[in-house]
Amino acid sequence: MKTKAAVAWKAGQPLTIETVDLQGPKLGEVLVEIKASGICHTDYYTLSGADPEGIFPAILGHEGAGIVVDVGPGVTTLKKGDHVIPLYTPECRGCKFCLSRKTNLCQLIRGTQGKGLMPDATSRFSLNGEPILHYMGTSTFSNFTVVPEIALAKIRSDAPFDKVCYIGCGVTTGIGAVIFTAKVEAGANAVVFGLGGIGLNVIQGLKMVGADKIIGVDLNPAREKMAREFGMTHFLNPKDIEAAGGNIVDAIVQLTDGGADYSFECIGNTRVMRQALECTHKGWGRSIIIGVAEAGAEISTRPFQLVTGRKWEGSAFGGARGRTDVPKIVDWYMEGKINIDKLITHTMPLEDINKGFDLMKSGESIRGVVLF
Ligand SMILES: NC(=O)c1ccc[n+]([C@@H]2O[C@H](COP(=O)([O-])OP(=O)(O)OC[C@H]3O[C@@H](n4cnc5c(N)ncnc54)[C@H](O)[C@@H]3O)[C@@H](O)[C@H]2O)c1
Ligand SMILES: N[C@@H](CCC(=O)N[C@@H](CSCO)C(=O)NCC(=O)O)C(=O)O
Ligand SMILES: [Zn+2]
Ligand SMILES: [Zn+2]
Repeated sequence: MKTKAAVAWKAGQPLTIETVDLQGPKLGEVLVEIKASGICHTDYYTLSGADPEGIFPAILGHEGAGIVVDVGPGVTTLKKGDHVIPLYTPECRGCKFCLSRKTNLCQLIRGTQGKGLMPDATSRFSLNGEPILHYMGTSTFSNFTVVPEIALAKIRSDAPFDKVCYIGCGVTTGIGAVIFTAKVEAGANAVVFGLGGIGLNVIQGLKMVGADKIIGVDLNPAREKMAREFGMTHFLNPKDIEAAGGNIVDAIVQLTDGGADYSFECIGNTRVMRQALECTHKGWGRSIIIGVAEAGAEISTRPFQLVTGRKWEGSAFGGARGRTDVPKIVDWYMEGKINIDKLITHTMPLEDINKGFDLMKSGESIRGVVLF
């Protein structure tokens, strides 16, 4: 079949809208009509050329929602008409990682996924006979896409695609980092570095679990208003603190009587990652890295920071097991327990997707969503 898709031909170049060829689903695969897809900072990171796994030409996008239109042989858990969210972190429930119960990082198809290929090591997308690569196993910047069955969460059919697509990455990553990875307890003090599409969801997760001080840090003063609406209790702008001769770590340590219980880095900046670790409390502080840093970047701190009880950790897709947890998060949205609508500041047709990237880069949008 043919499908309309935004193709990333080369790093650093705008996407172009093409009518590409899409082969039907093979063994264990599902054809999905994508109805909406958010634009995440990670799509930009890969497009920029900073991703060591970034390969081109590819169809980016990993924050979608849509409807099953066909299933390949061997598919047993999904049928035509089911509403689904594609998962860049699948859940096979049979690999060593899934069975460990210690991680959400299912590895059954990670090798081929990282090479832009389906599990049989081929691509379903092509143009003029030349293959175009998949991205994160999802390629949601295509109106139709083929996804492995284990990488699809079945969701309720009354959930609006244009909102719940965001659960495919940002919402789950932010809220999940609080409840699944850090398991923050009521009354804890926490700091969130970066109040964008991920950080604001960390804030809403912290509010949900009853955190005490919820400190937000961002260079963009325009982020304060929205963050307060989502539960932030204190806002710190490093520019203002430095202009007054101070530093952000000391400011947080003072505000929290010795350091935060938890911190979350939602930027992808290794200098900030160090600050996020060092502003946590001696003896028990835990710092969770969510931001994705460019190829070759390294983190550093004095080992003494760890010897004295701070823990440096990371979180991918919020530690969520997609097929199990994503349908529950959709329920939370439908029951009014979490707010997604306010964070989706812009929507656009696929033809305007490059404008969506520009809005994110300039800090104007929190989440832009492409509507098909
Ligand atoms: N680990 C995961 O599973 C996962 C999932 C999704 C996104 N991410 C990563 O999370 C990061 C954030 O994604 P996003 O979509 O929220 O991005 P975003 O662009 O919406 O938000 C980033 C925010 O950080 C702020 N910022 C930038 N530099 C700063 C600095 N030095 N100090 C303070 N604030 C600063 C910006 O003003 C912006 O508000 C990215 O690196 C993305 O790739 C990781
Ligand atoms: N290819 C990148 C990895 C980027 C990365 O860490 N991705 C996150 C999801 S970001 C979603 O917006 C993730 O899930 N990581 C776990 C994994 O990729 O297996 C690089 O190599 O830097
Ligand atoms: Zn993402
Ligand atoms: Zn698995």
